[in-house]
Amino acid sequence: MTTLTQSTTWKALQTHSSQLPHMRELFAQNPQRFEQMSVAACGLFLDYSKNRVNDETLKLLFSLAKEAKLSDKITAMFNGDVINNTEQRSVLHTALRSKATQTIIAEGANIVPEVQQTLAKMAKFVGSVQSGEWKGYTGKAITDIVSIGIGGSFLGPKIVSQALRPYWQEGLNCHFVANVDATSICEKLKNLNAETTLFVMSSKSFGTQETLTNTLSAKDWFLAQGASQQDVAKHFVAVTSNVTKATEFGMDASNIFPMWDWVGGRYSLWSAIGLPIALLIGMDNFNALLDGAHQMDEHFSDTPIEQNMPVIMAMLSVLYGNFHGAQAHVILTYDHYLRGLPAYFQQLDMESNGKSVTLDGTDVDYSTGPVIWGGEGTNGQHAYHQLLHQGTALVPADFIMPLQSHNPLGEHHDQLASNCFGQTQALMQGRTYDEALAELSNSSLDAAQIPLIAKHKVMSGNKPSNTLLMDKLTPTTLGALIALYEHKTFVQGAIWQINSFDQWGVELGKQLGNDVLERIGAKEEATQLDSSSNALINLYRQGQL
Ligand SMILES: O=P(O)(O)OC[C@H]1O[C@](O)(CO)[C@@H](O)[C@@H]1O
Repeated sequence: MTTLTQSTTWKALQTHSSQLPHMRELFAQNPQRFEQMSVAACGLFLDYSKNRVNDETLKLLFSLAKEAKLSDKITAMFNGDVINNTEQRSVLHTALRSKATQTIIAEGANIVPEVQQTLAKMAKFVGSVQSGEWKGYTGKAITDIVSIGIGGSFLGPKIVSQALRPYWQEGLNCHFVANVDATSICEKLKNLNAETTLFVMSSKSFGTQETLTNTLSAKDWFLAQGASQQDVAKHFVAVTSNVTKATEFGMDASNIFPMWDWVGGRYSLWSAIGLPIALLIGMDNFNALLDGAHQMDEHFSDTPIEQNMPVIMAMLSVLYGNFHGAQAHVILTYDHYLRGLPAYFQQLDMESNGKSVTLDGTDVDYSTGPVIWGGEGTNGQHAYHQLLHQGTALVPADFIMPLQSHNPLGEHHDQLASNCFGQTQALMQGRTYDEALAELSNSSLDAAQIPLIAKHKVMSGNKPSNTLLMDKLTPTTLGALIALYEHKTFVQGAIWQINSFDQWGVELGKQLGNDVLERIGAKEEATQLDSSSNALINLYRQGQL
């Protein structure tokens, strides 16, 4: 048993959460519920009133946070303490969006100057590509960027670029290649012109198989289009913390943008890994993105936990995962530009908090990170929302919506908003048997059928949701939104006493993948592994069934 599950507060939460009335009743009891359970920060507004909480629940959740010494842990992260204990690293993505005047020490040195130098290098490069001053090997300006990277070196740039489409420079386009499946790169290259294409290779380690293979194929394609080896420097740049390996690979030293060990891959879009974003939206907008995240950093580090947006969201997730048996959490973005955000938050949360031992190696005896999934509204309403309303699994939901659309058109946004709010209402209140009967009593249904159909129309309700609003989706509000979820993830990890910043499970996949690759290329049949793995490798070697 861990001390966490033995604590008085934990046990009190177990008892208390099973006794709380239905949310319908909670709303009826307290007309001030919305005012009391909503908070604004950094251009974001969170309504968390549609959750299974009352004052007592919140008090207990905040006590749990205090007992976990959350404030000290937040300070330790911002101060650059080595909180990633299995990799002996500081966790300082917050330094990437700090102010130039700040001093942040990692491994004995102030890292802010090198962050600023890299931003300046990015600004110079972005300016020259956007202005057309940077020329390809035949003297033409760049029109297309191909970003090659995977995991954190892919999803952040892709999702943020997609979200900030209204801010793209005219005449520039970006294509993302992550998967080692040749189809991905072949399909992307089909319509591109080597003379006007710039490849940005992003790999923190400069050792990731998929990214190296895709970069080599991109280079082969580039040379096959008529370019020569000396033209490569005009068309290939790299972002990495392993400058030596990048130079050995053949990258021109002046085309390498550095990043650092103290930035985790899934927290790295704020570093030069964000170069494809900056190339599309320009450096002013990229700086606005950083500024939005910085505002959220300040809110997170300076606000009492009771009004602290990331802490509130994290503690609500702890409530459902540890005291209501929820194993999943859904992110529903009511904005087409934010359609990729669930996948981004999925990587952020699941790679961070998919852990089973505490920092000191003790097996946990409680649930840690849930399955994160989601999609864009209203599309999901015509698909998986059915399970949210009437399924047996409890899936807390986050609804995210800007109040203003970038594309105001007729009644579209009113309809979008009414669907968003209507869903949160339906999840919360549900529909009783009597209400279903009453609705059906005026229908043309056979009277004998009505009780059966009414039974099928019952929705228990009491399904929790948060609603997150912003005026408009801008670089600043997006920066704040992403930082909000980063900090939410951190807080959950702090409560569960796990390391949210390593990913040994993913590393095992890489290791075994390399081992299998050797066996595929070997002269002899595979015989050393389990019978399934041997047979699959041998079948693959045959090339047909
Ligand atoms: O940037 P790199 O070193 O190529 O790694 C890519 C990704 O691989 C991972 O280690 C696991 O997929 C991520 O954490 C990282 O973002």
